[in-house]
Amino acid sequence: MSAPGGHPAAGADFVVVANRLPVDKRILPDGTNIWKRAPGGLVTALTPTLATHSGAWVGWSGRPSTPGEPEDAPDIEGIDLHPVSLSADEVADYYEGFSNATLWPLYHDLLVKPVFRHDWWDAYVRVNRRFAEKTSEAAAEGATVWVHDYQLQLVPAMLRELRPDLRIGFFLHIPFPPPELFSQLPWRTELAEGLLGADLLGFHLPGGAENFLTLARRVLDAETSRGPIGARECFGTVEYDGRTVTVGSFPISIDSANVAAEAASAQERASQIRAELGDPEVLLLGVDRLDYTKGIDIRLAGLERLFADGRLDPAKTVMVQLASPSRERVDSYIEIRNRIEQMVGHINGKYGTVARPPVRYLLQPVPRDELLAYFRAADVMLVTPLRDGMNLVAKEYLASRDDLGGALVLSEFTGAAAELSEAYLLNPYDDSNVDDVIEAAATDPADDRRARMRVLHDQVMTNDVELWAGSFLRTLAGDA
Ligand SMILES: O=P(O)(O)OC[C@H]1O[C@H](O[C@H]2O[C@H](CO)[C@@H](O)[C@H](O)[C@H]2O)[C@H](O)[C@@H](O)[C@@H]1O
Ligand SMILES: Nc1ccn([C@@H]2O[C@H](COP(=O)(O)OP(=O)(O)O)[C@@H](O)[C@H]2O)c(=O)n1
Repeated sequence: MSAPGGHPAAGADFVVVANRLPVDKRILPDGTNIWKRAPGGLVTALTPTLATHSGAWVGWSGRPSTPGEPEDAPDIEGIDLHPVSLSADEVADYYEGFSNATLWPLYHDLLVKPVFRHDWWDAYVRVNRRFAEKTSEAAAEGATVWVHDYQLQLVPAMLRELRPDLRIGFFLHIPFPPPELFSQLPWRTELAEGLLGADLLGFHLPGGAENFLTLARRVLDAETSRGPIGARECFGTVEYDGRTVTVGSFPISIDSANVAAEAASAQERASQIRAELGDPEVLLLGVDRLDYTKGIDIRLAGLERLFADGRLDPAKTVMVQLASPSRERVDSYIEIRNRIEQMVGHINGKYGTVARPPVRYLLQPVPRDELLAYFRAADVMLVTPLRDGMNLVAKEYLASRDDLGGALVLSEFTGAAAELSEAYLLNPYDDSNVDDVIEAAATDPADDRRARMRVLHDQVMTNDVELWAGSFLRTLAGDA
């Protein structure tokens, strides 16, 4: 049903648009579908807002659709879900191709060479248009729409064209690169214009926001503010197409109180994990999607050098690496998986015994409560990305440690490092620094480690995901 302006009379007044729905679609052996709420910060952060408004979420189920089969549209906890279908070819060209083999490496410091293909770009445009159309159908007159991430950078302008009545925010979850890198894109103008369809553009760090302002000046010849940007304050502006777009920094976080409570109740399992691992003197932990940005190879190489130099004893040290499979058909992901598995085999072959390999590696999803038990068990959490937009694992680890035990090793090249200066910060590009910092985190006096953890734990408990979502939405509403 349409209102007089042609917009849905009964649409939602708050719509989240993200590549993925906040649920996973599972197909049971008998062929029936079930939807399970996906754990994750975004849905947790936005659930209260979605529930108090008439909230909707537009996204992809995570599986290619079968031709001719309509997408079912489940409703979880009062959120109206609007699935966007992607064919198998669109998954290959829009998701694995343009999103994850072009944009992802380009925005992550060219850690691998981005692939520029016109057929991928065409699929990206087509799928972005589908998301914009679905959102236009879901949103009530004057609704607030929050679009997320690099997969959907054309949606703000496409949506504005369809629905100029909407208030549109966009948040980028990965780094926004310097204009020198962004300008390699054959479609740089279209992407910059796509983003400027929003009323508010949010980045994790002030540096990302400032990169965007420089780009808007250079590529679009737009007039922009020049002053510094601060986290949740001192916003910038771009004048474009007769409108003013606000640009700001909003560092994302986690549902800290919930993580802390769940982790505290996993203490018994944490002790059991240590016993199962042979009660090591030092338990090192890595938890990541298996991605070349995460620096899993960096920490393994550091561990091997520390064993080789006699600075850590392989008989008394265990490293657990929990990796979740990710983007498994993209070449660069196949390569990093092979490299990591070869390194794990090499370290265990050289420094282990049959009964006691020093590295325990899983490539499979781990249930949430088990993950929190590992956080609670670990002496040292290794977060060593070569580049990362934020890194929520670091924050989850800190929230889990209300016992003030453990230590966080954190790459300077994560967004999280900007806020967490008491962590054991390392430069993943400097081998000797990697070794020194991991060793210090493992062997510093307990009082020093505890003092750092007290500051870090408090930081994460105070700056939680509610602060992130609230500050973004207040700024979007013009109430900041
Ligand atoms: O959806 P996938 O392709 O399986 O990838 C998972 C998500 O990865 C990226 O996460 C980013 O967002 C985090 C939260 O802001 C941030 O901490 C992290 O640094 C980023 O890498 C991606 O941006 C998401 O869109 C993906 O869903
Ligand atoms: N094996 C793993 C690895 C990560 N995760 C979760 O996936 C999320 C990763 O977020 P992140 O911000 O650190 O990094 P991205 O994977 O979003 O780039 C965290 O919430 C982790 O707890 C998991 O559940 N199991």
